[in-house]
Amino acid sequence: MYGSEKVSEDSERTAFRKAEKKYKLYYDSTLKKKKQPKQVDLSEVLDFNSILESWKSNALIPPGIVPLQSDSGHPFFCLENRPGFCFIPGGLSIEEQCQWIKESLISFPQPPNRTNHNAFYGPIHDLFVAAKEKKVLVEEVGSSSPPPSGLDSSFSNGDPKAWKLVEEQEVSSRGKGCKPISASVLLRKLRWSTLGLQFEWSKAGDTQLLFFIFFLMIGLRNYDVSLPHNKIPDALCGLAKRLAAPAMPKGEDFKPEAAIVNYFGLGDTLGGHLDDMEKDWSKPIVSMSLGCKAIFLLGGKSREDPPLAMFLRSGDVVLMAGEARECYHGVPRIFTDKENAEILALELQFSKEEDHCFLEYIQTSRININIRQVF
Ligand SMILES: O=C(O)CCC(=O)C(=O)O
Ligand SMILES: [Fe+2]
Repeated sequence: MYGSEKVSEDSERTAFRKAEKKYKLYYDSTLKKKKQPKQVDLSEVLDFNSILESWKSNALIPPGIVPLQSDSGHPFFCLENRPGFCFIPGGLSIEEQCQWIKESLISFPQPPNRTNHNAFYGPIHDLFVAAKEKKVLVEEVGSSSPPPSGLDSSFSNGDPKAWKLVEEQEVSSRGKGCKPISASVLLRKLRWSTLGLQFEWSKAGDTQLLFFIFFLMIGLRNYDVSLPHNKIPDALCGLAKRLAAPAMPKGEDFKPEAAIVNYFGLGDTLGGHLDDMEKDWSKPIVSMSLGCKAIFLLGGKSREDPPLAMFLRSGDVVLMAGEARECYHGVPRIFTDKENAEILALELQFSKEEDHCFLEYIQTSRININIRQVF
C-alpha cells in the first residue's frame, strides 16, 4: 500500500500481508546515528537475472521455472504454478528505459491525462519543467475568471479556486495568505498518471492516494469512456504489442487502450490487489519497470496463498494474462541505495548535463508503466 494506511486485523493475518510486512521498509531504531533501513532477509526473493545467467551459461534452471524464447529470440520465463505469468528480464533496452522515464516525467502527466494531483489542484501542465525551473504553485483566491494559462479550473468539487504555477519571486509580492507549494515537492508527490482511457475512481473524490488504493481494492472504479483522453502514444502501443506477444492467444493482436503509470519513492508501496476492470482477462497486462529495483509479490487467487517474491529491475517486463490475472500482486519495497538500486547503466546514460534532472529523480525513484487492453 502507498503510505501508511491502517489495515484491519484480519488482513494482517493473510499470507500476502505477512509477506508485505516482511519486505516493507522499516527503520532501525536501535541506531543513534542516521536513519538506517532495517536489514531484511532477501534469500527467498527470486532473481530472474541470475536465473537467466545460469540458464545461459550451464542450462541450469530452478524447479518450477520454464525457460522460453520469444519470436525475436529474447529469453523469458514462465512459472509452472502460475499459468499466464511471464517474466522478461531486460525486456527493454537501456535506450528504451531512458525514453520512457523521460516520457513518464514530461508528457504522461500532462492533461487530459489525470494524476493524483488532479482532484485537489485541477489539471497541472508542465510540472516537470516547473520543478526544474523552481516554480511554485499558488492559489488564486477568489478567482472566478477564465482559467489562467497552465491549468484549467475544472475541479471535481466545482470550487472556483484555481492554482497557478509562478516564479518564486512572484510569491513575495503577493503578501501573506498565499501558501506556495514548490513544483519539486509536487513532483515528488506524483504517485500516478493515467494514459488512454481514463478511470472514474468515484464521484466522491479521486483525491489522494489512499482513496485511489482503497477504490482499487474494493473495485469502486471503472473506465469512463466519456472522459476526455488521448490515445496511447503510437510508440508505446508498438512496444506493448511487441512485449505482449508471448502471452497473447494465438493469432490475436494486443490493443493497448489504457495505461497506469505508478511513481514510487523510498518507502512507497503498492498493496496487494487484482486488476479486474478489463473485460477480457485472456489479454495480458504489460508491466514495465524503470529505475530503482523493487520487490514484486505474486500471490495466488486468495490472499491466503503465500506469494512468491521476485526482484524487478529497470528494464524488466512482466506479463499477466489468463489465470495470472486472478492472482493478487503488489510491490512492498523499492531500493534506492547505491548497492541495491542497480541503476548504474541508467546513471551512465543520464550523465550528460542536460539530463541531470532525470538522473536526480530516478536515483531515488521507480516508475512502473502498465498497459491494458480494456475491451
Ligand atoms: O509496480 C508494479 O510493478 C505493479 C503495478 C501494478 O500492479 C498496477 O498498477 O496494477
Ligand atoms: Fe496490478
